[in-house]
Amino acid sequence: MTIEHTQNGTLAVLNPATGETVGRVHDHSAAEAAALVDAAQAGFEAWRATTPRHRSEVLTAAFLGMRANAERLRDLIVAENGKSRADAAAEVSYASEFFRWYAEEAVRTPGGYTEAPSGGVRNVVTRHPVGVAVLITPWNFPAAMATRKIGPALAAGCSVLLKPASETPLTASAIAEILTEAGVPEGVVQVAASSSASTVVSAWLADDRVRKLSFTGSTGVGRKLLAQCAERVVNTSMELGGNAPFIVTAGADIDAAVEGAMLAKFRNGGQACTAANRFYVHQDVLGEFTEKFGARIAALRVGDPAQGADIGPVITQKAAAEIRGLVQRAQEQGAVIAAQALLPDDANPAFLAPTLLTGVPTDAEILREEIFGPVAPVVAWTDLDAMIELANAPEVGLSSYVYAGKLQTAMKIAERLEAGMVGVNRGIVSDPSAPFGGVKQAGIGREGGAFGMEEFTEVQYLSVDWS
Ligand SMILES: NC(=O)C1=CN([C@@H]2O[C@H](COP(=O)(O)OP(=O)(O)OC[C@H]3O[C@@H](n4cnc5c(N)ncnc54)[C@H](OP(=O)(O)O)[C@@H]3O)[C@@H](O)[C@H]2O)C=CC1
Ligand SMILES: O=C(O)CCCC(=O)O
Repeated sequence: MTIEHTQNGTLAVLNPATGETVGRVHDHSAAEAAALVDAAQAGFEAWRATTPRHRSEVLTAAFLGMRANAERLRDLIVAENGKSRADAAAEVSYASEFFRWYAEEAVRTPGGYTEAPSGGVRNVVTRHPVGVAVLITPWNFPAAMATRKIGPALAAGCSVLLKPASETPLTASAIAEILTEAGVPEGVVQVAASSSASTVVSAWLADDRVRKLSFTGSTGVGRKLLAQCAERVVNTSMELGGNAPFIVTAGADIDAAVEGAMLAKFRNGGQACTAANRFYVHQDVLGEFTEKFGARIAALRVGDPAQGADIGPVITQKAAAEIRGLVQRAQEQGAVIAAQALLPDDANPAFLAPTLLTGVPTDAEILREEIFGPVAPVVAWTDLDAMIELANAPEVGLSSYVYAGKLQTAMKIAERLEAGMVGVNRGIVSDPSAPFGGVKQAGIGREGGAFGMEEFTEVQYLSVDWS
């Protein structure tokens, strides 16, 4: 996206709840971005030469630095993203845990030593840092998406060039400062915000010394970047769009399912790729589920998150208008607003009332699109196979959620879902120790857990003569 709020080489960062400017960052040109690769390459050579134990200790110091700065980071996220204070605090905790996890992984790089079947050769398998890595992060988790990439990259011995979303560059800069204080040398972590993402990223991807791209964002931009990376066969990790089904069976504990639905739908005001996007509820429990879910939705307090609201604005007025359009067209197709929270009188157009839609036809546009906002469309089901076919219909398969009375029933459904992650009787799947990622057009590769660090390494094997 090309941003209009630029001035004298700076980019204004706006608070979506108030419209106020909360800060300014340098607006990088292509030439400035290209010049950063020199420092990134020098940083890489110095950083890869450090011991795993040293990298682990620096990441531990960064984890402690994140903790020490937790309130400052929380307030920064609230100001530039507009999520609730509770969500922002949870994000800071989630984000810092990536540094702790990868401090622990840094000293556990896997390898192998095997005898070739012929007997005359030993295969020695080692892993090495991939090199200078470009990281592109979205605005919806400005801290966690940065640390989920920086943590494993640094643990592996890579240097990074981070392009944060233009809406939320302040949190990324604050994290870079914490890393510097923790002992990360110059050139190893560099952040470049820009009013033209493609200009900066193209300058980096054109440089032979850049060996890796790790991207989180929309599937459309992911596709373009994959095409660009094909030019030089750059190693890529892609975390793209989601369209998560949330399935409730007839035997489910409905109170637990409603609790999970609130988390899966309203964490971050629905602005998460993992957000429940479509609720498939068995006809036998539809009434109880919608009544209880509707009551919880109607009770949400919408307003300025800095004043303690549960739900803030969505990221921009444009995003809000698109979501309003989806709701309106769903109503034209027969959906009904079954419950809705109140909007404050002075709400700017970026605020949306959390809404429960029932009677949504199975072919409605709102079920095909990633809503990315506080709207919950519910579809009733009776036939399991038909419901699973609907659940698997989108071209993306990131997260899914299943609530069933018997764990075995839930797991049997989960195994049939085309999704990289399934919450089984849980409304959240995100965990720094677990592999986060999707199937089909939801992405390539995994972040988090041991998998996350592998993405920043290359395998080398030594074929050793043993005769
Ligand atoms: N899977 C996920 O986690 C996310 C999914 N989305 C989905 O995408 C929709 C649109 O959100 P949006 O923020 O526009 O997501 P984008 O995919 O456009 O942006 C994500 C990141 O990519 C950058 N970017 C955008 N275009 C390019 C490009 N051509 N080359 C290199 N980098 C680029 C952005 O920079 P800049 O901000 O400067 O444009 C940002 O840092 C959302 O409504 C949602 O449906 C959005 C965010 C996260
Ligand atoms: O929505 C996203 O951008 C992915 C992050 C969500 C999470 O880690 O829970």
